[in-house]
Amino acid sequence: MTQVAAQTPNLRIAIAGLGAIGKSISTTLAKGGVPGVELTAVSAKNHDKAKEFVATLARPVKVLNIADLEKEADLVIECAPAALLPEIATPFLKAQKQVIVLSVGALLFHPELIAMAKEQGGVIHVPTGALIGLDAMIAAAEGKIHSVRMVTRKPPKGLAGAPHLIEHNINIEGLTEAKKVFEGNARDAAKGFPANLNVVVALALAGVGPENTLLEIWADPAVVRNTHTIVVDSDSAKFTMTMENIPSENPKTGRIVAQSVIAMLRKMKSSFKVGT
Ligand SMILES: NC(=O)C1=CN([C@@H]2O[C@H](COP(=O)(O)OP(=O)(O)OC[C@H]3O[C@@H](n4cnc5c(N)ncnc54)[C@H](O)[C@@H]3O)[C@@H](O)[C@H]2O)C=CC1
Ligand SMILES: O=C([O-])CC(=O)C(=O)O
Repeated sequence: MTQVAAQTPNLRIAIAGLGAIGKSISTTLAKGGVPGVELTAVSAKNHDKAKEFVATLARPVKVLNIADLEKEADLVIECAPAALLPEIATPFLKAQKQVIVLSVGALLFHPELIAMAKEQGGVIHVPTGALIGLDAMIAAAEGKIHSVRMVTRKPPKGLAGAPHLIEHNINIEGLTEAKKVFEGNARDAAKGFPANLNVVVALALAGVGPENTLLEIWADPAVVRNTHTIVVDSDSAKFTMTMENIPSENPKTGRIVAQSVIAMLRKMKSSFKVGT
């Protein structure tokens, strides 16, 4: 059921990063896809290419440097390479505004952003993104969680170039059967796979934290979708969830990620909210 828009002033949105996620969200917002939400500005690495893209949108928006986005918006959606998170989020948090973070792994290495939001009155939102069940995780976290385990299977091209593979000399080209390329906790996964495993960090932040959220990653030539299975045991419920994500134009990123952000914005503006 569609959530109902509340009568409040328009929420002005800036988007930082025009890749698979940023372009998809921009297209939906520019055509008025979320009532009460207005796209005002975008930032991109290549401004000429960004202007060409913006010309295809239903409504014109400004193409600006990251530092100039804050003047134009109440909320910035970070959908850029992880290293840019502090540069994108800081001006908005200092101005007591809001940030939606997609490069969730980077939050583990920049706890000062979470402290800044708390001290200065801004808000950081982590959408469910390419994952499933964050509502159940945060509800279970109100009680005692005994264990959280996740197994991720991606087609090899969805993992290619990850620092962990390069550092450990792990070759995933030409695989004929599934190969386990990582076993460890969410913090180490965020370091070793900064562009591939934001989801396990979101799961960790919703539940038992990055040290206690355990993960296996498999490069699997037999899968065409990014597949995440999560097994949780807690004093309120035991649950097992599997998500099979269809990749977007970026093979590392599921199509559902942009839709998750749109759903989050719709919920923010709604007078009828479903889900935790
Ligand atoms: N939370 C989640 O569930 C998920 C998060 N992600 C993360 O979201 C982020 C974006 O993902 P995608 O759109 O798939 O990546 P992408 O690689 O398709 O897009 C990133 C864009 O940022 C641009 N960029 C680079 N330097 C820039 C700069 N200085 N200023 C502005 N833009 C710049 C790049 O040119 C590129 O167009 C990544 O960090 C990715 O790991 C991806 C999938 C799921
Ligand atoms: O799309 C996915 O399956 C997950 C992903 O890339 C990420 O967590 O960064």
